[in-house]
Amino acid sequence: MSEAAIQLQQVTKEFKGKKAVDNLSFTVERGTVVALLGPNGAGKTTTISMILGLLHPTTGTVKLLGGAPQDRQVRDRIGAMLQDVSVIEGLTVAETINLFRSYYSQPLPLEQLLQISGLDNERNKMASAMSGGQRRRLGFALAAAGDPEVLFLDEPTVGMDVTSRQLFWDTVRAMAGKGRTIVLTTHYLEEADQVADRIIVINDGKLAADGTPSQIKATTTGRTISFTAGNAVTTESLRNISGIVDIEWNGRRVKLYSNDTDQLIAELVRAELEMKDIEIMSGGLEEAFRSLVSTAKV
Ligand SMILES: Nc1ncnc2c1ncn2[C@@H]1O[C@H](COP(=O)(O)OP(=O)(O)OP(=O)(O)O)[C@@H](O)[C@H]1O
Repeated sequence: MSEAAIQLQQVTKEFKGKKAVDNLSFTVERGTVVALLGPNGAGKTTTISMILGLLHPTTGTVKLLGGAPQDRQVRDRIGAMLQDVSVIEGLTVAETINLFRSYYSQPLPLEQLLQISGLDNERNKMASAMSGGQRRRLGFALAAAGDPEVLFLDEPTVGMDVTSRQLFWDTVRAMAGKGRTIVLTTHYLEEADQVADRIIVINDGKLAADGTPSQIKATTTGRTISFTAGNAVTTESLRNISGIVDIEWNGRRVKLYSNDTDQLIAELVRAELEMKDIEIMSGGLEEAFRSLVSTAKV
């Protein structure tokens, strides 16, 4: 089978005349880990819901494993962990996982699912009595139950502690190593940087950037200038200086995000701002992301 895992062609989704997703097109090849990044309300969940067939596009087409997302044969080959993991009252963790295993033609063994989700010790616990982080891990076990070819993870690590998070990403990478396609959304940019082969940045429902983490970092000149500011320096006074994408304060220390720090430093000096301990940093993913999202808004 050589078809792409996911194909979106000019997909738009409107809610009451407002575009949550606006003419989005991309293709995801099999065996890749793709991170969808974007600020709150960018359209990530709406996009995933359309790929899963839970929402219909207003216009455009979505293909999942070469077929329609609603197709039963396609559904048997996918798994999804959405933001709200609801549990069934009266069932233990193991019973819940077994119920989900029964929905699929070739489920993974229960023991393996308990192990990859780190829930071995909780197997006999009532699912409804679990903590937020444990629920998310159960959500992962349920998503993986059918040994899916494509796995969707919507902000999977929210509420997980550091150890769970590490186990989680190790498992995801191991699944990708076996040719599985993983699509995830996260607000933790460093996670996307470490885990994803490809990052798709969405902003205002539109594609803002698409590439490997290093490409994303390289395609933007996003950099920062930090300094300890004199008392006369305020957000308002900085707003008068051109070339600042974003401003972040930490006490009297200010960090300015810019697409051209050479130009900006000249502007800052020209404005005769009181600055001490000036530092210029080259862009990481966080800076790249801010700069992309900010550019796209203009
Ligand atoms: N069922 C709905 N009815 C009306 N508007 C909706 C609906 N679902 C989403 N929206 C709107 O569509 C836009 C995109 O929302 P979406 O949940 O896809 O964003 P997101 O990128 O997943 O955000 P977050 O990071 O906060 O989860 C938002 O403006 C949201 O308010």
